[in-house]
Amino acid sequence: MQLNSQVNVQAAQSEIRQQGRTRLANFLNSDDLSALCREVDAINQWNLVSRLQGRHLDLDAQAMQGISSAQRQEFYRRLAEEPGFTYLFENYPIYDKWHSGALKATTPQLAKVFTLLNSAPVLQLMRELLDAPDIGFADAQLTRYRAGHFLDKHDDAVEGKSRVAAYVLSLSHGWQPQWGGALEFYHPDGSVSERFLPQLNTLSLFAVPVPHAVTRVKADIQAHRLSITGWFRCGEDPGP
Ligand SMILES: O=C(O)CCC(=O)C(=O)O
Ligand SMILES: [Fe+2]
Repeated sequence: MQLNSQVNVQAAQSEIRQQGRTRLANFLNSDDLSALCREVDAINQWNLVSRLQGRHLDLDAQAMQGISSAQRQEFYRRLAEEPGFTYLFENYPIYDKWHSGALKATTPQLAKVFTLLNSAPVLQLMRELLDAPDIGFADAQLTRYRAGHFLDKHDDAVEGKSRVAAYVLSLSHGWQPQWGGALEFYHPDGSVSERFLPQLNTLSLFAVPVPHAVTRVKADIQAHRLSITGWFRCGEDPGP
């Protein structure tokens, strides 16, 4: 798998310098993208991740489908009442599976993307774009936002993770603005400065720390907001 885009490094670099973010269209070539999307569509083991009482929750998405409606209502009630930062979406942990040796056998296209993100050409491109010669590796997860899913405002800064920039490679076809699921950025006064809508095969890139959120996917939307997302990080990969 190879980088497709004839990225205009100068243009992307000046956008990053001025606004702290940019988007690289046509990131993968179309054959690789098709194979990847087919593989992702067939994945049936997802985690449902959330945060309640200030603690991260990693649930089995399929098991959660099977809970009673009373239990579901209780879960949503507690989520709505969570006072601080929270989220609800599904993920497939690419980085963890890579490190446990399971990624290539179960999802070879994801293993190829992970390898591409950690290849010399991509890491070199990111070092240039972000003026960050210390970038050493990328981590990654596949995320799936379905109706009702969201990610509250946060800035991605986590002590010890050495995150230079976040990336989001969209795998959603024909996403509509009215469906929600926008990646939002903010002015210092809290008003929305920009919304990135999911755009198939576009890699959104933004500096850490910068406040952002994923708006709630509207109820009754059948489409899935699918992305490969993670961070370009400094130093050597310490593993999960
Ligand atoms: O999916 C996105 O657009 C952003 C995800 C994000 O901000 C995160 O996972 O920290
Ligand atoms: Fe984030």
